[in-house]
Amino acid sequence: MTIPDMSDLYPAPFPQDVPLAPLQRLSLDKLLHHDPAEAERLTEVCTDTGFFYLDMMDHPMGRKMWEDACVAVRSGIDVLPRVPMAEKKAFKAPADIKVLDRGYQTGFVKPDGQPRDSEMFMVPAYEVFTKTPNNSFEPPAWLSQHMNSFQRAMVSGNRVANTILSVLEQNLQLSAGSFTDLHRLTDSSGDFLRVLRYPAAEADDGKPDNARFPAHKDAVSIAMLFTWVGGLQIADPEAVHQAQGGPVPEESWRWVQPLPGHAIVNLGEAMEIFSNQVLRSGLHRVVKAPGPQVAHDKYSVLLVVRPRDDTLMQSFQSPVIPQEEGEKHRESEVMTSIEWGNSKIRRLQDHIDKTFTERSGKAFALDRSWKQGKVEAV
Ligand SMILES: O=C(O)CCC(=O)C(=O)O
Ligand SMILES: [Fe+2]
Repeated sequence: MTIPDMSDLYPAPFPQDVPLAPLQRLSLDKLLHHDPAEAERLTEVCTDTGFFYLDMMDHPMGRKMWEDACVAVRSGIDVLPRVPMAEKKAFKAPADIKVLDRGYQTGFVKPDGQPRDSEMFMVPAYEVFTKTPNNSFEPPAWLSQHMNSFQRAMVSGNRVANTILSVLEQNLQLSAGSFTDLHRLTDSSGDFLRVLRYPAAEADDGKPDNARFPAHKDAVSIAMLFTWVGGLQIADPEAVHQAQGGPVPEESWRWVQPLPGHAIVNLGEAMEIFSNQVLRSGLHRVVKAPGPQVAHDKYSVLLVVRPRDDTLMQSFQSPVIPQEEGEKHRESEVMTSIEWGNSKIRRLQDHIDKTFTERSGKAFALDRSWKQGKVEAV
């Protein structure tokens, strides 16, 4: 299978002397055909690291998604470095709406108006596919000519995510549709497409402020990442377990090498909740690109699916899912998907603000208009 020319997206080689995360490569074609051995491998990785490479080139649906991701990233390359910061920042998530599924975000901005560590924008899936009077998403002018490419990528992403969810529900002995019915493109949910840019940096100095995107687990069901330059790292799950919610030791971070034609897929924390921790979500972060790649901008396209807004965030009943303790999870205490997403994102953003404050020695809070909305304090 030939892969279209993408040499512009791979500006320098990924170094061969860095410790790599031991990720399995799974086949989309085999998963689509519910190949029993591949379904077993998927379940194994999802109960271990929760991260895997998905070979997109062995099925037309995957090839289309890969091509859509390449078009989407080129849209990001076209707009992000040249649109003035004030214009980008004007793309805000309105208050009291969904959880960080739209808008532009950046951290520290340098005097030349360029972000120092990272910047990203999100486009919401539901609103671009379902126009109703109460739901009137309008992209900013600088994104409007790229909306078709984003829409195509979101359709592909939803299909691929549902392929994975369908295998997982079967392997967890749940009835068909248990997961997939919660992730339809046409239902209101916090699904989005994100384009990220991490500007080129000075050489890697090994200091903690190498961090570009702090350690986190995704507040989603499935995240599919397309990226061409290194920087993504996954923590060894054993070290995460030992750290008991605290920071994991530096030496337990492993690099993920971007592979042409492959998505880097990871389960989000929603899947841990639905399976009462049988399925696992992996802790990851982004640091400065390794070796010679550090001198180049890194871009990523992230496509995520989240459970429908009204989904109760609790575990499913199945012979292979251990029961939750009854008292802990009375119906009235269970959050809906939208409440849960809000609380997760708010916690992560508060953590980012705290880190910025510690680093810069003065109070710092990034501009986040959505915080004024219906977000519950956690
Ligand atoms: O850009 C990357 O490599 C990872 C981004 C990420 O983890 C996220 O957006 O949640
Ligand atoms: Fe992430």
